[in-house]
Amino acid sequence: MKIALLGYGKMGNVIARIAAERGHEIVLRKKAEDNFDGLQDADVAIEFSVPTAAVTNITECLNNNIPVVSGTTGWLAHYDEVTQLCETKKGAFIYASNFSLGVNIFFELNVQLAKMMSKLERYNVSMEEIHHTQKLDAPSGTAITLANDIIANTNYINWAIENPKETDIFIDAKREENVPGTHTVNYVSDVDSIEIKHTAHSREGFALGAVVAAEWLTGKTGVYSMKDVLGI
Ligand SMILES: NC(=O)C1=CN([C@@H]2O[C@H](COP(=O)(O)OP(=O)(O)OC[C@H]3O[C@@H](n4cnc5c(N)ncnc54)[C@H](O)[C@@H]3O)[C@@H](O)[C@H]2O)C=CC1
Ligand SMILES: O=C(O)C1=N[C@H](C(=O)O)C[C@H](O)C1
Repeated sequence: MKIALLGYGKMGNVIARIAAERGHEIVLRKKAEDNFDGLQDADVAIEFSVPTAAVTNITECLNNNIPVVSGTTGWLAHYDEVTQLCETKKGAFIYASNFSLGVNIFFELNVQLAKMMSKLERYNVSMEEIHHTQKLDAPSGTAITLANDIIANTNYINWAIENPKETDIFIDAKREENVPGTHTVNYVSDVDSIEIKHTAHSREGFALGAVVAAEWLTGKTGVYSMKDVLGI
């Protein structure tokens, strides 16, 4: 496949290497200052840029009939308009807050745990996410997915990164040097705690998942998720 990379930073570099190892050709490596020359030659685009650029990048792909996989976080206020454009243009689009297989299993575990814990009033849930200090958004997209899945299955109403109300899930967003991404969901009662945790050891898992998603998306139309890609 010919792949356009929209965003060529920490993730773009790892994706380029894994895509090459899987026999793909990179036809565009777009950074902030670059234009979209080369996008027309691509079979699929993989978009890992910055929150303020994601919607423009995805829109450019959909308007040019290029299937697009986006992993950029922090732009989801515009998700509905992007998926609407995808439907209108009969395009192909996948967004995931986290493309790694391990985290997608962790998402399923989180839903099952939330369903069980919803019946037990003596437990309070909170979350912690730790990422490298260059990260622009907080909380992480992954933490938001985890929180929304808990909210959908319990009496919690919202999430908050400071001054949580009783009906909010508190997310402690920490920034430490060189941490690829660690997420913990913690249920605490007076007598015990139950904790589930995912630790990324590198960016390889995110990047491989994005390339697999791009391979899967090519030739399809519609809006999909990693659940579709992984069949879980
Ligand atoms: N969904 C997932 O599995 C994962 C998502 N991410 C997300 O991916 C995004 C990128 O992460 P990193 O690569 O670590 O960031 P980074 O800061 O290392 O790279 C971002 C790149 O985007 C480029 N960029 C800025 N404006 C652009 C524009 N208008 N068009 C194209 N490129 C532009 C920058 O020049 C830079 O090369 C973040 O939002 C992060 O949260 C990161 C890891 C995994
Ligand atoms: O910015 C990152 O690095 C990461 N971002 C994603 C997120 O916001 O959840 C996924 C991963 O945790 C790494």
